[in-house]
Amino acid sequence: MADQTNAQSFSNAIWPELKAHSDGLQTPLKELFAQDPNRVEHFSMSAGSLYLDYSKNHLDAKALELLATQAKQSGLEDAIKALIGGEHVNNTENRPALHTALRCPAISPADKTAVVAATQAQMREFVDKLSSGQWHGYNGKPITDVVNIGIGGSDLGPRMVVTALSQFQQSAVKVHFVANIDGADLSDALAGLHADTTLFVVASKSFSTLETRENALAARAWSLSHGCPESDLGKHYVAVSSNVPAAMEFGIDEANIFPMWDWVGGRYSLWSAIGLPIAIALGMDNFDALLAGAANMDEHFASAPIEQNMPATLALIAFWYSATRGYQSQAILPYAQRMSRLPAYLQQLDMESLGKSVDRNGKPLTCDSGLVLWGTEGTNGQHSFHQLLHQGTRSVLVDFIASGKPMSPLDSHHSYLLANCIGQSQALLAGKSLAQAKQELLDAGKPEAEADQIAPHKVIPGNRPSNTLIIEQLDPTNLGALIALYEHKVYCLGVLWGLNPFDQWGVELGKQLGSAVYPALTGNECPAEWDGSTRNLVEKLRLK
Ligand SMILES: O=P(O)(O)OC[C@H]1O[C@H](O)[C@H](O)[C@@H](O)[C@@H]1O
Repeated sequence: MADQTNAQSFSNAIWPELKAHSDGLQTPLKELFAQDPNRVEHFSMSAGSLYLDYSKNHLDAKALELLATQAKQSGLEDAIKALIGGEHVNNTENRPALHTALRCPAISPADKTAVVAATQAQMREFVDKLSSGQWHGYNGKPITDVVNIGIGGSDLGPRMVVTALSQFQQSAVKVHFVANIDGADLSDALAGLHADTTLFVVASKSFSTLETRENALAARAWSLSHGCPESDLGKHYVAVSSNVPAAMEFGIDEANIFPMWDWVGGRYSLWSAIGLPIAIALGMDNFDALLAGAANMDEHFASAPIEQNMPATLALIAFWYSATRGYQSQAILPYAQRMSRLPAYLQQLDMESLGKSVDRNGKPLTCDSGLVLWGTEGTNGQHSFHQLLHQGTRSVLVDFIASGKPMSPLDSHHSYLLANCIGQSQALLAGKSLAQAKQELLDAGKPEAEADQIAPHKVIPGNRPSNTLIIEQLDPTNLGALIALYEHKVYCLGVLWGLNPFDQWGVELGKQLGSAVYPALTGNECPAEWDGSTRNLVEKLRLK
C-alpha cells in the first residue's frame, strides 16, 4: 500500500482502539518520564544476558496492552509454536523454516536435529584437521588461508560473525570472504595467497548462484594455473550446499560437501554448515557457544508470554511506529567497532524477509511492510548521518546496541564509546528548544540579533524514540542470542503484517534480466523491444 495517507488497516478487532490510542498518545517522552519515576522498570526487560531498555518510546501501559492484544489476535502465539514445531510456515514454498533446529535440539523435531548433529560432527572433524595442520594441500604443506566464496546468506552472516568475534580467533588459519561478481573482489582476496596453502569453501545453498559459480570457476582456474594438479583439487575445495549433485558436478569430492537443507533459509543459515568459516576462524567450541546463545533466545521466544517476550516486544514497537505513525526507516547503531557488519547482515535478514506487498494468501497488503533498515557502527555515524536523526523532518526508529565490557585494553575509550551511545539516545529524547538554543548563543557572547538569527538552526526537536540493547560483552554466546533476537523479531513482524517472511522472489527478475543483458553487452544486438534507456546503457558499456 505505502500511499501518502498512511491509512493502514488491519482486520483485528482491537486495531481501531490501538490506532485511536496511538493518535491520542501525544504526551512528549520527557513528560512520560516525569509522570512515572519508575518508567524504566516498566519499559525494560531481560532475556538471558541481553537487556532491552525501550522506555524512550511513545508508549504507555495501555499501548503495551493493546499491542499484546493485537499480537494475540494476529495469531502470534500459535505462529511461534508453528515455527518451532516445523510446520510449513513458509507457505509459498511449502516448507518449514527450522533454523531453530540448527541450535536448539531441546525444542526441535528429532529428525532434523539428528542430521544437524551429524553435520556438526563432520564440521568438527574438518575444522580440527585444518587448525592442527593435518589437512594438507597438493604439495604436502598445511593450509594457511581459507577463502569463503558465497553471497547473500552464504556470506553476510559468517562474515559478520567472524568480524565481530575476531578476538576469539583460535586458529592460525586466516579466513577471507569473496562475494561480488566484480572480479576485483576475488583478485584482491587472492593477492598474496599461495595456491598450495589456500583452501576454498564454495558456499551456496542452491549451488546455482551466478556470482558464486563464476568466482568458484575463476578460483579453480587460479589453483590450476598456480601449480595445483587437477587430481589434487579435492585438497583445496570443499562445498556447503543443499544441492549435493551440483557441487559434485563442479568437481568437489562428495566427502568434502557439507550438507544443508531446504528447511534452512539462506538468510537464516549461519548456524548451519554455512557457518564453516566461523568454525574455522574461531574453533568449533566457539561456534557451539554461538549456537548455545541462539538456543537460549529460542527457548525464551518459545516460552515467554508476549508481554515479556523480547523479540515480540521489539517487533511490536516497530509495528507501532510503522502502522500507527507511518515510520519508514529503522537505524541499527551498534556501539562496538567489531559489529560494523551487523547492519549489512540485518539488511538481508529484515528487508529480504519483510519487503513484501502481498499477504500470505497473495492479497495486496493493507498496511506498510518492511522498514528501510540501515546503519553503521557508533561513533562513526555521529560524524555523518546523525544530523538527519536529530534535525531531519523524518523520524527514524533507532536501535542502539552497546556492550558492557570493553573489547580492547583501552578502558577510557570504552567509557567514551558508551557515553556517546547514551548521549545520543538522550539527545534524541530531550532535544533542544529555541530558548535553550538562543541562551547558548548569548552565553557564547553572540549579540542578541545574531542569536535570534542562528537559534532556529540549532533547535533539535527531540521527542524521538529509540531502543537500547545491552549485551554484557561481545562474545559468541551473547552474539548468538542477539542474532536470534533479530531473527525472531522479523518473524513476529511477518505475522503482525500477515506476510510470509521466508520467500524472496522479488530478487529474481533483476537477475533474469541481467542474464539477458549479458549476451548483448558482450557482442549480440539488443532486442528491439527493450526500452531506449536499457539499449543506450548497453551500447555505452559494451566492452570495446
Ligand atoms: O546460497 P545461495 O543459494 O548461493 O544463495 C545466495 C543468495 O542468493 C539469492 O539471491 C537470495 O536472494 C539470497 O537469499 C541468498 O542468500
